[in-house]
Amino acid sequence: MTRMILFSKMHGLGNDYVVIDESAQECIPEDKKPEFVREVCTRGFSVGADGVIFVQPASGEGDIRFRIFNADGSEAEMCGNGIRCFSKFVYDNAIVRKRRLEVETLAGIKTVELEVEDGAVVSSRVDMGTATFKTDQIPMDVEEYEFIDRFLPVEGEDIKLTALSVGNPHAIIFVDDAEGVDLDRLGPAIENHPLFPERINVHFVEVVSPSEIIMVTWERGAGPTMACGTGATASVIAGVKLEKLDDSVLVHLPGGELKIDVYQDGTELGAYMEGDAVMVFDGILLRDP
Ligand SMILES: N[C@@H](CCC[C@H](N)C(=O)O)C(=O)O
Repeated sequence: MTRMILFSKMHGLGNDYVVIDESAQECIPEDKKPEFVREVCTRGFSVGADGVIFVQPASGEGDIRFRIFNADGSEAEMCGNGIRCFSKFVYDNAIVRKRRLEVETLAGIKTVELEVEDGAVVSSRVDMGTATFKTDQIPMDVEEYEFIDRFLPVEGEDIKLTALSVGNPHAIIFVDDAEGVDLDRLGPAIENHPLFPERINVHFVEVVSPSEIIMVTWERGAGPTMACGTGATASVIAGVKLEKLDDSVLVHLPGGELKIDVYQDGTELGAYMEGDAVMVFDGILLRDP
């Protein structure tokens, strides 16, 4: 008998996701998830998306569990735009009706504060936690303890970049003209550089002023996307570390804007991310058993 898989199509600034509720019952067996995700994300032939988000029951530490898979079927630790879509989905569908959600992710618990109007989430603020610049935690195969504003040989060029993890790995390259970068050439070359054993998300960042940046992204496992919330967080934290940015920054992405507020936690830098999430449509995928 044909199975029906209910899903919602959502996006955060054009970074689009298929969201599937597995809070009551598993829809896609664990070992079939990567193949399912690759198929569903293929634009033109299926729903098409940058990735798939699964809503799963909490293990006990948080209110609910967030799983995020990239379009290539790889599982990521965290996703900034995805967690806002997830939180709206969870609240609006009354899976957990709390305005302060403790979300379990592979990058630890993330606290999401929801702004609600007429019973539906209109925007959210996520405590993205603290970043690490330690190369063994990014991870990066180099002897240096940190890789901050250092040159990486890429396709015959030396690219100055800063590597950090905000739960997932990011390479930040400050440039004079972000929109003029040859993203299709440099993005995959840096993503798959042998020094990044788990690959990396790549962001080109132009500083407009200490409180405003323009950012373009090549995502690990998804390629060029309209926005990246963890990338915006990592870019602003890198900019604060390098004393290029203030601690409150508006990030302009191809799909819209995010607000990032950096805080100090002991010796580390953390950040809040604020932005909206949009429900596009609900659908049903039909599958043979
Ligand atoms: N678009 C996301 C990040 C999704 C995961 C990323 N591609 C990775 O593999 O780490 C965001 O908004 O943060």
